[in-house]
Amino acid sequence: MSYISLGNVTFAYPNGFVAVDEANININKNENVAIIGQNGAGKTTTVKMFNGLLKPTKGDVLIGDMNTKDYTTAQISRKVGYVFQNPDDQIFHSTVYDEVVFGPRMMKIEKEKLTEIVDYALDITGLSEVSKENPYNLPLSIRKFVTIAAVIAMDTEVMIFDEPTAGQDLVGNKRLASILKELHKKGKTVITISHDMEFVTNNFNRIIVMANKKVVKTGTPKEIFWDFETMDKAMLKQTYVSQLCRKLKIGNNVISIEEAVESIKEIYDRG
Ligand SMILES: Nc1ncnc2c1ncn2[C@@H]1O[C@H](COP(=O)(O)OP(=O)(O)OP(=O)(O)O)[C@@H](O)[C@H]1O
Repeated sequence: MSYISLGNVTFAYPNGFVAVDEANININKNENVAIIGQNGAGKTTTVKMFNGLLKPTKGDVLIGDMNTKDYTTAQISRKVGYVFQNPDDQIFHSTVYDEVVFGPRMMKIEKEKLTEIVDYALDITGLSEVSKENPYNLPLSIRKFVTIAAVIAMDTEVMIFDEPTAGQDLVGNKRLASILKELHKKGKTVITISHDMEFVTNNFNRIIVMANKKVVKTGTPKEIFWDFETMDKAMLKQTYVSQLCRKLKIGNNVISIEEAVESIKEIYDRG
């Protein structure tokens, strides 16, 4: 049975605007899942329902045996950590260290374990050297890692990263990729929203596509990025390598450079 499930979930904001309409999502424990879709598709609204920041207007959101309707946001956030899209909505301490240690302190984690987990969170996010800095003296791309470290330090079973790739350079994306791998190894369930299709293709085996308030497809990168009906519906673009292979009519279903090279070699070898 899936660990996280949304069953026919609808969410309307207080002004009556329906942002998520009859969505169904199932995510297993220790899965590493990406959610993609155009601006306004309902991705952030959906993940905010995973950690109880928003409660469904209709339908149920289940995290393990917890129905989010029956628990406070504080209770759910001990299971599901959420990294905000904009780090400045989350950061409120004057040093990186204080920001990262705040969550585990609130959770009354004993001192030895607290030190260990905070050091670990600072280390994998590359922040150990800047732990005494004021986050607002650091660039936005690094502030994003501060908020990621703060959630990692809470050691929740589920972690949600809302657009961590936005504004990151290659180094930032590489770090994110290694954080995702590391969390997966530790048995965490991680859900990441991203607009970076290259990053999504390279780092996730399962992708949830949202379009116009609904989940329109769930599948592997190959199943998603070569399904033109879904891509059109969600107004998404294939990665450059897939676009090139499609235009050249070589290697249908190609999603990586390695596969593209293989397809081209085969054509050469055939003469
Ligand atoms: N507090 C709110 N009140 C009313 N409507 C809202 C509120 N917050 C978001 N919306 C609307 O709900 C819709 C879905 O927003 P949401 O942020 O979930 O989309 P998204 O897929 O995450 O988009 P993006 O990629 O731009 O972050 C949008 O049309 C947005 O304007």
